[in-house]
Amino acid sequence: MSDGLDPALSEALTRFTADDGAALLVALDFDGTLAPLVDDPTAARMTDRVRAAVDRLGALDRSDGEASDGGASGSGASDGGPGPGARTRLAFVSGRDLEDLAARAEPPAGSYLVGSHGAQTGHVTSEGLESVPLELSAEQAETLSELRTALDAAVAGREGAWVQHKPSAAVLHTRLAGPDDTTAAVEGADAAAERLGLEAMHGKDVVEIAVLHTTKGEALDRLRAVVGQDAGASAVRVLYAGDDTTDEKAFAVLGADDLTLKVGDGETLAEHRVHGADDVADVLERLLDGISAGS
Ligand SMILES: O=P(O)(O)OC[C@H]1O[C@H](O[C@H]2O[C@H](CO)[C@@H](O)[C@H](O)[C@H]2O)[C@H](O)[C@@H](O)[C@@H]1O
Repeated sequence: MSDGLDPALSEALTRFTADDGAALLVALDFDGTLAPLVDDPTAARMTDRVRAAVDRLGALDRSDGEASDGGASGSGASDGGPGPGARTRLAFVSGRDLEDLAARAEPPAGSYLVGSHGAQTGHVTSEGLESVPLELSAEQAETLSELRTALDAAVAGREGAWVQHKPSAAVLHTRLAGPDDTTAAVEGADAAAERLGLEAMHGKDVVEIAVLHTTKGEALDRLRAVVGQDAGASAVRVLYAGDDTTDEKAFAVLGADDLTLKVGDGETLAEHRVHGADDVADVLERLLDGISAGS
């Protein structure tokens, strides 16, 4: 293959796009995977090449077997039915609050969304975002309030450290803080989590503490079932790409027929690795070629 990808990854993509009747779920983490990390989370955006590839995948979804993508959705399935393009679904799986994810990712119609590491789910239709409201019990709401107070105290006087508030979590951000302020703020966040009986998830310059226990892995398991039903397929193969510690929970639930892609450095359960967002664009473009070929 002369697509510039690692040969093992290229072969895995060929197997992944085999036209055998399985549905394909292309599930993508957002920050650090599609959008390079930046200091201000509201400024994160996909690179132009990632945007273009994502939009092409979204066009496959919308086409429902009638290729609106210059024929890229394919038509020659081995069973005589619609090709793999019609059975491909796109999902964004993020730690972000669902509305925030939708605003940043501008997902094409047909996309599935998972926010807050699985606590929120949504589906983008031609009418807009349909989502399941997130509800906290009175006890969870009280715990979240205490958590917010504790994290706000942990960053008080610590330059560059700040707290992001989400519907079921609070996140300590330290990207802009110096080493001493980072250490002190992280210790404060960890102590708050322990006192409240919550898990502190350590990501890239963040400590995220949620009052609902969910993981991207649990969300992917649910999404696989939803996509199988939606696409009318008994088997669903999942391609998952992610860069951070919470993405390991997604890699952990995937199997030999799925394709796992770690973006960047660090230990991982993923089988394949690329360096950054534009490498992810290469993978998505190669995926689209495979779907188009119906190989
Ligand atoms: O699951 P993800 O889509 O990767 O979201 C995880 C967290 O992403 C955001 O934080 C990260 O990206 C920021 C913008 O590039 C960066 O400033 C921060 O250091 C990164 O950790 C987001 O702000 C968090 O709420 C998400 O949980």
